[in-house]
Amino acid sequence: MPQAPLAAPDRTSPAAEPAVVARAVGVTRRYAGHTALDSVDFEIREGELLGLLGPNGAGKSTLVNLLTGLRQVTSGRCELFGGDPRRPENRLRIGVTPQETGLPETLRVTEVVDFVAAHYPDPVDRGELLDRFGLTPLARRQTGGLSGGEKRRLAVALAFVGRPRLVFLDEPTTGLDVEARKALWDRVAEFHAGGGTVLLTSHYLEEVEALAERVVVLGRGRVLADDTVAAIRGLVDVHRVSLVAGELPRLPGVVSERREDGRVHLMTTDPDRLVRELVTRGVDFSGLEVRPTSLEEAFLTIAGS
Ligand SMILES: Nc1ncnc2c1ncn2[C@@H]1O[C@H](COP(=O)(O)OP(=O)(O)OP(=O)(O)O)[C@@H](O)[C@H]1O
Repeated sequence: MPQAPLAAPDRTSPAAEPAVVARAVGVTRRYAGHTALDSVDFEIREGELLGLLGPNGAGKSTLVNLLTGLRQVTSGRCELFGGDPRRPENRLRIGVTPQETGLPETLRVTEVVDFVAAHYPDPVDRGELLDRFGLTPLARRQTGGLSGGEKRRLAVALAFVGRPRLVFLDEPTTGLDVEARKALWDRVAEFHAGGGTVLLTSHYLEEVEALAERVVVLGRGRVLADDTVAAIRGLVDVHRVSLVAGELPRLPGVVSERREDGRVHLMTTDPDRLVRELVTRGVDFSGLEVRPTSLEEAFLTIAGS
């Protein structure tokens, strides 16, 4: 039997442009002289599933913490449902799974769900929530005895207890095995299909690709790209062509070139074309290696270019 949606979004004017539910305007956040976010403009529109992608230290959690009212901007402005993210009436409409969750160790899973549910006017039925997130067999267990993956699943489920309009999931699938990750993606997709809005942060393009429509890439505290998943895939689909060679001619499609330990490393979005060019132009090379870069390397390439 189909279950009722977890989300209860207000769509007051469906014909109009989707409303902006959360926004950062020229936001800078510094920590003791270190700039974690630098003049960031960012918005989440009603009903979208937005991926926030970036390497370690890019500023993703900082942005989530500012938009959910847990931290304050150094300069600029953050809004949640058009108001101050720190106001309880705005925070009641969101659900959050922070990157690190401290669950009270001696409470049972059911007690943690009840505790969180008590803060909301119309929480989801406990049994239904546990069922959806595959937590029913763990219901009587104390959270201190759960595995890392089980704790993570509970932490994500808690974001949905209050029937939020907007959920912030900060690296929700860290520590989950493939099956649990897929199951969680299905729950997030269901919430979105029911009209819910989602901001999902991740290191994994695969995860963002499976779920998101729009992707914002953060790097070193700045917005590097804001586009569709397909466009971002094109941007970060970078290969490393590495070889031993002398001076190289100008080659098409090379995003960056670096020499290290007698080898040249060329970053390119089209490695086949690059290798053909090397051969056609009669470049004398040896030790050719072509490999896909990690997302991390691709981000750093974009950030540096
Ligand atoms: N409370 C803090 N005190 C000092 N520096 C901080 C604090 N929180 C974050 N930072 C710094 O701000 C920068 C951005 O951190 P943030 O956690 O927002 O990045 P992130 O993109 O979420 O990274 P990750 O993917 O590793 O979680 C980092 O350089 C981090 O060290």
